[in-house]
Amino acid sequence: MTAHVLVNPAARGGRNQALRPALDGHLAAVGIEAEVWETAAPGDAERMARCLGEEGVLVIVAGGDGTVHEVVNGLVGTGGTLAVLPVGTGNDYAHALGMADDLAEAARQVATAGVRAADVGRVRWTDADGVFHERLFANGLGLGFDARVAALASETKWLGGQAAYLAAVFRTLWAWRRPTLRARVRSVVPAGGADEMPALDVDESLFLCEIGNGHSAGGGFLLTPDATPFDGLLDVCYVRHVATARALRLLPTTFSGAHVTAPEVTMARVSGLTLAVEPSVGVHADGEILTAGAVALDVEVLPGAIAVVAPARTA
Ligand SMILES: Nc1ncnc2c1ncn2[C@@H]1O[C@H](COP(=O)(O)OP(=O)(O)OP(=O)(O)O)[C@@H](O)[C@H]1O
Repeated sequence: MTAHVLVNPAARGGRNQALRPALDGHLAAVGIEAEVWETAAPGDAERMARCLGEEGVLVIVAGGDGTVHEVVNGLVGTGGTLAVLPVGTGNDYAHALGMADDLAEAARQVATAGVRAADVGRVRWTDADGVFHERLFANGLGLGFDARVAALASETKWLGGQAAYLAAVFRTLWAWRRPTLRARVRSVVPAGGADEMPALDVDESLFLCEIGNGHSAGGGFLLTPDATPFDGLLDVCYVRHVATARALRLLPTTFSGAHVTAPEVTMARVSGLTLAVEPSVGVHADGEILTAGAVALDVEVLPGAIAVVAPARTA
């Protein structure tokens, strides 16, 4: 099997600079003949993925969710296939695909697992200057508290894994001084059916809103515990404004997904939704901060928009 590997040496707080010998060894051991490319700056992975995708090749991401985000934006619409080796900090999308944390095992999965059509999220918005934007997301989109955590996590990635995000959660809680963020969130195309969760129509102050294609964010917080990139839908977790003390009590319940029954939390499963928020509300896509100043966002799922290598045990 031949593949192109995009390595982000800056992922995991720069620790991926020393990744190459182990990576080369694990790929060779499972019979993957790899051409390895290293990114030199943010944005490179997207450009490289677009070029490689036009050749219809397998593109293996060796990085975290931010690198996956770039690659998905480059790859969708080309004939390329995506695989992910979880060598970032959070690795939530790799986990959503069912990839193992162990690099040798993940390389084996890439060599042996089948290719499936995975959903991709798309967000469109017009900023305060009237400029239109569009980004795709692989794992999730988050607003409010969530976006602040994603922004601060870049300063604590040296801690590694979920600890990096946990530190950012506490830093964000400590400084959280916005009592209310106005938000109206409506599902535009309810999934419908008696067994589905209800359509979403919330017009209340916002603490956070996570729109999950994958089941976790921030290295394992199960904000949308039942989400999967293979169901043609997006899961939504909307948390109304809560005081800091209550947020602290809710936090541990997100490790197991038990928060979904809390009175401040509304869950929904949708194929699209619109969000109207104050311009000051931060937004992240796969942990990457989007342009500030969005007042209206249209979010939609693109079912089966990307071919991914994924072990069969995912739903
Ligand atoms: N060569 C580079 N130098 C500096 N930054 C880079 C380079 N290549 C990519 N980047 C940027 O590095 C950032 C972090 O990458 P990534 O998200 O993959 O790793 P991570 O933050 O450790 O993992 P996770 O998002 O899973 O927590 C991304 O914003 C990406 O655009």
